[in-house]
Amino acid sequence: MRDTLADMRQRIGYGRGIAAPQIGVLKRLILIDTPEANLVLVNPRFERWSREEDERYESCFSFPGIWGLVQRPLGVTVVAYTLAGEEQRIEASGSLSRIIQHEMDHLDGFVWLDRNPDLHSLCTTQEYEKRYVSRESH
Ligand SMILES: CSCC[C@H](NC=O)C(=O)O
Repeated sequence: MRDTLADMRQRIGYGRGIAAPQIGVLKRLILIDTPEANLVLVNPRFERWSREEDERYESCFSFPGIWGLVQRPLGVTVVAYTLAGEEQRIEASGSLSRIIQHEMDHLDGFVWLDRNPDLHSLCTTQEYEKRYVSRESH
């Protein structure tokens, strides 16, 4: 998963999280690697979703090149195990929360397109960069 994330960064320029099913491993395992967080989540489950939601652009390197606005809870609390088998509780908001939710979807066979994105917002990477380069997105 680390290798694939690193490869994606080289090939498409981003990659902050990956779920095991994305590389054909059917385990409930997530790796998140951002400047703010470096997490391995084993058997994660949601403990809380905030009522407040926001809408942000997402894409996925399982089918790169498409972007769209997806509405999700702003904050989540997740309980998971570390690789060493210790329980960890992560309270996340903002972009970390969104990455966690995006990756948790992969564990259940969902991708962001299943989350009812705003159809008018769907665009290619080129269009996205042209239109929204100034917006914080990923
Ligand atoms: C908004 S979450 C985006 C997650 C994506 N990872 C997998 O496809 C990535 O950009 O790393």
